[in-house]
Amino acid sequence: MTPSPIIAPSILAADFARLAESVHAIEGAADWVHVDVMDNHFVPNLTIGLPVVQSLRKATSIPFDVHLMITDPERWAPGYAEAGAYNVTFHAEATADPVALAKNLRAAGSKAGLAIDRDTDVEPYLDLLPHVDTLLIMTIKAGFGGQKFLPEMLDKVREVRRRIDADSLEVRLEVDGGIAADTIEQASEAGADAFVAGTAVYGAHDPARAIAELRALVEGAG
Ligand SMILES: O=C(CO)[C@@H](O)[C@H](O)COP(=O)(O)O
Repeated sequence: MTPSPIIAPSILAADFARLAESVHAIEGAADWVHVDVMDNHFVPNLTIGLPVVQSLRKATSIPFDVHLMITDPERWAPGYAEAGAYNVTFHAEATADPVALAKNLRAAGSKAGLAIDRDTDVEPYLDLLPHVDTLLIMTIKAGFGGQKFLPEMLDKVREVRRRIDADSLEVRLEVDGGIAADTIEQASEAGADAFVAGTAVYGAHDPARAIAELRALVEGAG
């Protein structure tokens, strides 16, 4: 059975000068806040790092879903777990040993997530599902918010959902990129159960209301 949907607004679309206020604006409405960490190496964009996440962690109790778009996640990822992140996701393309890194993250206190970028097939990673807590399928090319949702990525979502269900795994299947009122139902129908939405939430006049509307759409699709 698919668990209750998770809605995780991405702070990439928030006002970086008011990060704490932006997170407070979604408390009580969102399940997680999605924290995009970019290093200008793995992706051609630079956002925030561990010191900001440590400070922000103190400003709210909402669970942090940290998405590391960085090279050398072995070096940096455990620090985010130690800082109190609920889930720390690293990219399949950035690590040679995802199972070892997932194990280290769990030992450091967080759940472990594996992300698959637009141009990466998911099939070679299906056997790793028992070793992770979340599997994130990028529905855009990682690096920037505000991109157009790529429906062809939903084949990967279906493939992962089939394996999760066939093996009765407790893995959250997350989608990220272009998730909005006109795309979230497709992603849900394909089998996603966690939804990252940046522009659709922080670009809205009322972020909490935008989250409620996304949630209603997913629940209607379920
Ligand atoms: O990881 C990323 C971008 O690489 C995402 O988290 C986006 O930031 C989501 O933003 P929208 O597509 O919803 O605007």
